[in-house]
Parts: sequence; C-alpha cells; structure tokens
Amino acid sequence: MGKKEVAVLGDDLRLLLLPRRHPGHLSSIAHFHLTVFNVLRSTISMGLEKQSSNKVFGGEVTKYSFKSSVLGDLSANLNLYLPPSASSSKKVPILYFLAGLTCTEDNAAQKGGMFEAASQEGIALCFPDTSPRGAKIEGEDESYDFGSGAGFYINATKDPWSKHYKMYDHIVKEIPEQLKAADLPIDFSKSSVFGHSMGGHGALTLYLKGEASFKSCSAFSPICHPTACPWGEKAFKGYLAGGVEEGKQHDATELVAAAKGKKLNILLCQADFCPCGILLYRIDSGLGDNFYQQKQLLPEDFQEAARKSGHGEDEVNIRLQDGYDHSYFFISTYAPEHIRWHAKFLK
Ligand SMILES: N[C@@H](CCC(=O)N[C@@H](CS)C(=O)NCC(=O)O)C(=O)O
Repeated sequence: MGKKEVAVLGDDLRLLLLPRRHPGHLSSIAHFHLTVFNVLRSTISMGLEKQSSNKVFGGEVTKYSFKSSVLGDLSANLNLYLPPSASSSKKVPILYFLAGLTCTEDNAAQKGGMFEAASQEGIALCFPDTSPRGAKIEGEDESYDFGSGAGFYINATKDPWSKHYKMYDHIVKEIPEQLKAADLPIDFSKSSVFGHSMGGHGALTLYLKGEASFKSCSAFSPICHPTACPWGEKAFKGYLAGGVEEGKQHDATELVAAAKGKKLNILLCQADFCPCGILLYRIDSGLGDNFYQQKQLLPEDFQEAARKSGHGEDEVNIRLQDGYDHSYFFISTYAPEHIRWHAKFLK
C-alpha cells in the first residue's frame, strides 16, 4: 500500500471512528479503533519525521528523516528551510541544493550562507543527503569518492549497488513526494536546482534530463565531464553495469551536447572567460580550486559542448572566480547571488 493510500485510508478511518456528535468524547469502541488506527499508521506510514528545528532569518530549518523505499528501506535525512513568508495561504517555490563528495544534508545548511537570501526571496531550500547510508555493502565506506557520501545522483545498475544506490529517483521523485505528502506550504510547480562539485554534476544532469522540470540550474565547481575525469570514471565503473559508456547518459557535457533547441533562460553575465548576456547555466569555479587544477571538473568541456550544440556564449555563463578554492568559503560567497538569480525564474 502506497503512502498516499495510507494517508487517505487514515483520513477515512478518522471520519469513521470519531463520534460525530461528541467529537471531544470518544467511546471505548472509538478508543479501541483509534488505537488500531495509530498502530497501523506508525507501522505502515513512512512519512517525514521531524528530528530538529531551528529558527534562522525569520524562517525555520527542519531536519527530517524518513524510511526511503527507493533507497532499499534505509533511513534518509534531509534539511528543509521554509522562509517566513511561507504559510498555508501562501505556498513558496523550492530550490534544491545538491552537495558534493563526503557531504551530508548538513554541510550546505550549516556553511552555505544561504538562509538570508532565501528568507528575503521567499524560497524554500531543500538539502538532501549525498548517498544512501548504512547499506552494508562491502567497500561502501572505504573511500571518500565512492559509496557513502558519493552517490553521484544516479541510479546504480550494477549489483550490489543497485539495491540501494538510487539517488536520482530519491531526489527527483521520492523527496518531492514525501514533501508533498507532508502538506508543506510549497508550490512544487516552481522548482529549481543548484549544487556543488558532485552535486553540481547532479544539478546539471537532473536539469538537462528534464524529468524534474526545474526552471533553472546553477552550480559551484561542478564535475562537468564525469566520463573524462577520475572521479566520474570511478563512480560509473563502480555503479553502472555498462561502466563509463553507460555513464554518458549521466554526463552534463554529453547531455548539453544533445540539448539542441532547448529553451534558454537569460541572466546578465559579467565574465572575462565567457562574455555573454543570456544564461541557461551559471557556473562558478574557483581558480584556487585544487580539483579544478587536477582536471576533475572540466568546465571548459561543458562550455565547448554547449556552444557546439547551438547554445552559444549567451546561454552558458562560466565565470572563473579569481583565487577562491573548492570549499564552502567559496560557496557561501556566491550562494546569495545564485539564490537571487534563481528567484527570477521561480516567481
Ligand atoms: N576529503 C577529500 C575532499 C572532499 C571534498 O573536498 N569534498 C567537498 C565536495 S567535493 C566538500 O564539500 N567537502 C565538505 C566540506 O567542505 O564541508 C580529500 O581529502 O581530498
């Protein structure tokens, strides 16, 4: 039985069981039935469970956990920020932030410097985790760039990873369904995505695949060409039955090369690297970024593929930010600007 069906059954049960004439006084039969209802609810329902909540910039960031059927019935966490303007009579747009290698749902929430802009713009922020946790697969916790903390936002097709490592479905389908079922004041028809490093790869690929209908996409130091860099090659060989070849369908450079004729969003660009005015993607990459220097990120490949597929300089804005590194110091410097840029497409 799906969660929605349980919720509907739950509502019906409540209507059936609560005595209509004296709603405040339950008969013993109704008490018994209500107990049955609660037991059923706790065992069948897999909804969001609130773990903690903190007020920030007038809004509230809440950590939720839930049993993820997509991730093979493991417990999953996320942080959700609701701005002060969100209420039952005013639903707000939602912006998903996908974090990088080694991160959890907490890194960007705690160090990203994102709440003031989200509060002012009236946008909800969702911070998912970066992989399943505790799948007990051999090798899961051996390296920082594969397994735990390194789900790469794809659905694994190779055993034993395919039973749990379904981060694409987790982000694109399961999390929105969970948030919808929790009846939060969010307008899911207005959603966008941004991310960092592995999460920048996630943001670009989820946006380009189109299934989630994100309005806009931005990224901080994304892995732009994973089939051509050590991080991506390791991930695709490990998670995908078809290895790096299969990985092409999860590669932003490949996807943008095939994205001819896609409608573009426009934003002012200040760039010496890419002098353009129309933006589909906004990519910030720190010049002092060791991973950029090690050719793990390859934003130039992405830009070249975008140009070749007809999007041109005016559609893909790649700004090289002098002296920043790969850390959250860099992200927190530019995150407010990214959120304000997304706000234009979300309102
Ligand atoms: N632990 C890795 C680095 C991993 C890393 O830099 N991860 C980035 C994302 S790719 C990150 O955001 N780390 C967590 C943090 O800075 O809070 C190493 O030793 O090389």
